[in-house]
Amino acid sequence: MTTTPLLRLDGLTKSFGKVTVARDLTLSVGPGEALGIVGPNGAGKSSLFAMISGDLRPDGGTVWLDGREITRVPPHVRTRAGIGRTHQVPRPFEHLTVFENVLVCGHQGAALKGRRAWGHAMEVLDRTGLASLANIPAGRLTLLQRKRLEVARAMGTRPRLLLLDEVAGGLTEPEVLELVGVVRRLHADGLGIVWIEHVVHALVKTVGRMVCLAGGAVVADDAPLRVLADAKVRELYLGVMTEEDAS
Ligand SMILES: Nc1ncnc2c1ncn2[C@@H]1O[C@H](COP(=O)(O)OP(=O)(O)OP(=O)(O)O)[C@@H](O)[C@H]1O
Repeated sequence: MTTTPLLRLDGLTKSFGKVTVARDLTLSVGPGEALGIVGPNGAGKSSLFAMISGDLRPDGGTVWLDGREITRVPPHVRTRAGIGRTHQVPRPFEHLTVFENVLVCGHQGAALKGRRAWGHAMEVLDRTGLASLANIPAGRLTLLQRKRLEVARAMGTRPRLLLLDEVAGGLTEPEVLELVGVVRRLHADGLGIVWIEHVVHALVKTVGRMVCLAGGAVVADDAPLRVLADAKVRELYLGVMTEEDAS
């Protein structure tokens, strides 16, 4: 029996003038799967998220969620359908509290109201380790706390698919490990996760599968350690010359 993928991208193409960010890109994510995405700067990783979330329209190809085509569905409808995303640069409502930031996402992204909305926001703060900061204005948070809040705001919309865009960037090593703990717990609860990250060891600790993108195309798609050992990936992404190149 085949399972319908949670997310399926079929033959996506997208260019900005001469820059190609998606080149006949086909990729699936299973229900509850955790997929890591690596690739050099400019590979098209964030553009891919924008095409999944609906912020960027592909030139060609299709996007599917749970077997339903959503290529032309607007972003807010995709959010309600179960796609939650974070942004590289967290932009919370600075003057609202941590709790209020998550509450707003539940109202807007999941149509939650009244006590259900409050209860959900508190549960999300618990799951993301922010409960003790619930009444602090977001503008007073540290970088790690802001990154956690970015995850919490995405979780506030009650996603089935969580898109994480470089949430470990700029954190200290112990902070990265704390964040890995948060994401691992969310995944253990059954959430489908796609995580773009340059902090590769955070991905290795969290995901079961890794894709390397370059020039808008999939260069490797395998278990994380196999991808990182792939000669093409090492040359492209890690800047390590292959023995052949070096000779
Ligand atoms: N709206 C846009 N208009 C024009 N060019 C764009 C636009 N968005 C992205 N690009 C270009 O497309 C390329 C891919 O960008 P993208 O942000 O998707 O890459 P990335 O893999 O996420 O890179 P990074 O690891 O640096 O975040 C870059 O050269 C970028 O300048």
